[in-house]
Amino acid sequence: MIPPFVAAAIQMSSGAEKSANLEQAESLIAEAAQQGAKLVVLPELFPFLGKVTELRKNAETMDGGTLERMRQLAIKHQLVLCAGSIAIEASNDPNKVVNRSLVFGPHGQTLSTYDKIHCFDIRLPDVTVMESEHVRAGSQLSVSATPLGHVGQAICYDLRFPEVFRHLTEDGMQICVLPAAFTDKTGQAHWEVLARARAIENQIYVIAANQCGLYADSIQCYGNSMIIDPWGEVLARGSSREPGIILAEIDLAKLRRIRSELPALTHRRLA
Ligand SMILES: NC(=O)CCC(=O)C(=O)O
Repeated sequence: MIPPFVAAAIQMSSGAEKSANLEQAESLIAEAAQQGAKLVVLPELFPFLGKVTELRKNAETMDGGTLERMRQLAIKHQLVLCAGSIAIEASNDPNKVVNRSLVFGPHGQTLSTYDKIHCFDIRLPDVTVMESEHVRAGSQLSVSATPLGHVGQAICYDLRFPEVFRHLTEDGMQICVLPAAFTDKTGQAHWEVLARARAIENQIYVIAANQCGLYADSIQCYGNSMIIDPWGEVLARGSSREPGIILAEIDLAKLRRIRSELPALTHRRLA
């Protein structure tokens, strides 16, 4: 039985300067740990958030500095740490990266690895992004048994694809960690309703850690990081523009109670 514990979503305003981003991440992780967090989630592309055309130039390798630094922070603060996502050089392709998220355990062990499977390719009147031209999409989902429960991974745009979350739930997910750099325009319209829907329909906790700054001189992120319970209640919420941490209690007994009182997951019919 896993007792209730505190989780934190870290909201950042990453830009193109890696050292400043890493300092911000490190100090917010320390603050979250000091406030009692045992599970901490960083946002999407937290070490480098710039033009997609520059992702490969700023990409890391699997034995690179940022991942090792995150592993050491998990050990130092005794955390389950979802290290947001990081652009990692794609193997066999000199032009592309994978948008990869790792979860470390309190002994520094790698518990889970996930490459974002849905690339953000959109043409809105004032936001055009073609992530797939520079990012190779992943093809595998991941749920891992951590000391704090079964953690499933998704990244940002994945939030729009309910089937991902349903698969993860079928694989045992209780808590979804969702690093994001959700845009301001789409966030105002869709962020909360999508994240709450995923929590409600799968009866899971969602820890959604978003970026909140302006990047690539043109894309404003929405902030409003959230921790949502399996009933769909927003337990904690970040501001629109300020980096910081939000904290909330994760109680897997509450999850089990909701699933038992309203057993919608067992009532599914495909015909
Ligand atoms: N980085 C992303 O995947 C952004 C997704 C987003 O903003 C959306 O509206 O979806």
